[in-house]
Formats: sequence, C-alpha cells, structure tokens
Amino acid sequence: MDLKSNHTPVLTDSAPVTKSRLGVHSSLLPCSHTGATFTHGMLLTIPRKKTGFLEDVLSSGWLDAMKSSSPPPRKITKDVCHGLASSDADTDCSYFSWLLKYPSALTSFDQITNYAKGKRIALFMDYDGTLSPIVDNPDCAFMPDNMRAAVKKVAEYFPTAIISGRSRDKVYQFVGLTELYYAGSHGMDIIGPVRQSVSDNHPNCIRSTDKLGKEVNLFQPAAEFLPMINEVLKSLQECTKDIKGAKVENNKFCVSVHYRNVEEKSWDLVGQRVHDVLKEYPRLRVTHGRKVLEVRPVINWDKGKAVTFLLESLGLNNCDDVLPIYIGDDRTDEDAFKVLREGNKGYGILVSSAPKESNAVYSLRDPSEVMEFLKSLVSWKSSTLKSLI
Ligand SMILES: O=P(O)(O)OC[C@H]1O[C@H](O[C@H]2O[C@H](CO)[C@@H](O)[C@H](O)[C@H]2O)[C@H](O)[C@@H](O)[C@@H]1O
Repeated sequence: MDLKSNHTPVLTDSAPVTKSRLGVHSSLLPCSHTGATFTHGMLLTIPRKKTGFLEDVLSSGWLDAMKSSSPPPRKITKDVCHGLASSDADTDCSYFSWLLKYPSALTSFDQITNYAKGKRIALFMDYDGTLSPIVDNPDCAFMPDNMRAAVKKVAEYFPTAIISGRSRDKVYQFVGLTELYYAGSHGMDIIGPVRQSVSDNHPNCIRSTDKLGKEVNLFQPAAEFLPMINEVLKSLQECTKDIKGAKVENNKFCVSVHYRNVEEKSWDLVGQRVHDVLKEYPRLRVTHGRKVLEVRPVINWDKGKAVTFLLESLGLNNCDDVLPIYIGDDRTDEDAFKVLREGNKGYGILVSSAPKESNAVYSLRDPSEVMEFLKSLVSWKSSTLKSLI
C-alpha cells in the first residue's frame, strides 16, 4: 500500500459549525460533499489540491485556528449567578447572552429530569477539561478525588462511559474506576459489553477480557493504521524536539502535538513542522484541540460513532425510553453532540467558560460544575427510587 504521496494534509475541524470561523484554507477542508468517496466501509479518500506547504500553513489559517483553539482562561472573581465574576464585564455580558442559547444544565436541571422521567439515562463523558481541569502538563491532568467519587456514584445508577482523545489505557489510569466503559483515541479504541449483534455488525470487533478478567467486546476500527501512527509519532517527536515546550503524545491510534507551553511566536513553526510530516500521509488528518494539534486516521469514525456503538452494545440504541447525555469540552466532542442532536436522541452538554458555537443543547462552565451536575443526577435518581418503595 502506497502510504505516502505529495499532498496537503487534510485539516479538519470536527466542530461542523462554521469552518470559515477558523479561517482554514478551503483546500485543507475535507470536501466531504464533492469527490470524497468512502472505501473499505471506513476509509475516506479526499481529493486534494497541490499547494505550497509554507503558504498552506500561513495562508490556511492554521495559526488563527491554533490561537482560537483554546481561549485564554478568564480570571473569574465574581458574577451574579454563580458567585463568581470575571475581570471583564463585556466578557461576562457575552457569556450570559451565550447562556440564552446554551442554558446551564444546572439551572435547567428540572427541565432535564422532567424529560428524563420514565427514561433510562446513559452517561458519556469526555476526560480532559470535563472531569479534570486543563493544566499545562498533559501528564499531570489528574482527576480530583471528589470528582472520582461523584463519577463512581453516578455509575451506580446509570451506565457510564468515558470517551477520550487519550489512549484507552492512559485514560483508565487517570480515572481508575472499573465500573465504567472506556473509549480511547477519540473513540477508536472501545471496550464495551459483549453483544453478538454488535460483533456481527462490526468485523473489527473481537472478544477480549477487561482488567477484571470479565469478557468484553474490544473494537478498534483503526487497527490497520497502527504502524503508520507509530511511524508518524517518531517523525513528529524528531521534528519538534528543538521547539521549546512542544510535546508529542502517543495516544495509540492518534497523536497529539501540544503547543500550550510553546511561545506563541513559535506556534506557526509547530504548525509547519506538523504539516511537513503529515503531507506525506494522505490517510491522516489534523484537527485542532485545546492548544493541541490532533493527528488522526482519515476514517469514518469519531466520538459520535463511539457513542452509538456503546449504546448498541448496551442494547440502548434506538430506544424511546433511553436518554443519552454526553458531557464534553473539546471540538472532537462536537461529533458526539451532533449524533445526540440529530433525531433528538439525547442531550449534549458543552463544558466551556467562554462562548462558542456548538451542537450541544446545554452548558456547564467548568469541571466543578460537571461534578455538581453529576451529584444532582445521583440525588434525583436516589430520591426517585426511594419514592417507588
Ligand atoms: O478527549 P479528551 O479526553 O478531552 O482529550 C483531549 C486531549 O486532552 C489532553 O490535552 C488537553 O489537556 C491537557 C491537560 O489538561 C492540556 O495540557 C492540553 O493543552 C489540552 O489540549 C491530552 O493530552 C490530549 O492527548 C487529548 O487529545
């Protein structure tokens, strides 16, 4: 298989909101409506224009997208609703007007639970920025103990899964709870309950055992990409090692190139180096995360597909009495929000302290509000069950 050809890496943003918002050069966007074809059921081949590489990076809006990928944290001191405020009244104003479109899941809790009456909630959560605060060093993104207790408790009442860009093993190490299901590598590495119909529908799905020796379904739709990902990982490590603060993270079926700790004047250098490597790999794409460039296979699989796969595995897909809820903060979570919004299947909850367009229905400001929401779900379910006795 010819893995290398002279090509402009596909720069895609999984938030299908307004791609022009990122100023990304059209030649770098997947022309998913014209000319793209799905082969092998999973793979997407996208015709690309040949353009200069530096021009691509500078003109393609990579830098703008890298800057907009994660707005600087707001210094919160006090506000009327949450006992906090920002240092910038205008920012607060825009945040509260944003809340009109994406209401807080805390202030809308009764609305959510009224809709959930008679339904089985299935809970899906992103990890970084949702269950753990965003920190400078990705290796130190530990989950607070009180958050772990809240997640453990909520998993007693609802089937709960973590769907992360981290490798599955890594996010399991961070979370440390055996009661949950895990999907790592942005949904490309899933451990779920055994269900024959799911194995029949997904040839890559095999029987395996989890950490406790329990029989599970293991699904890795990008398995064939592993040698390519490992090759690109080494190239990216090599070509960024001279950039102070840059960090390349191995997440098994995808690679993260972090620039949070790189001086802003060198961000375009990071983008150029990633571009120079990826132009040799037409079956890989780059998406923007929070001060990170996410390198992933070009396959028809994402966090939204992972939610559907897990619902199928749990026997909860296409059921009127099921309410899936997905909580996430990142662009790759938009794929999950979109699945739940389409067909009015469930609720996406965006975790953000700054206004941004999203396919989510509700919002929460930060991980501390996520924890409050989880605790409220537990209290609600517990009192509902007590009322049945
Ligand atoms: O899907 P997620 O679980 O949200 O993972 C997305 C990425 O999260 C991590 O990076 C982000 O969090 C780091 C720790 O707070 C932060 O240093 C970094 O700047 C953020 O982008 C993780 O390191 C990535 O591999 C994930 O893809």
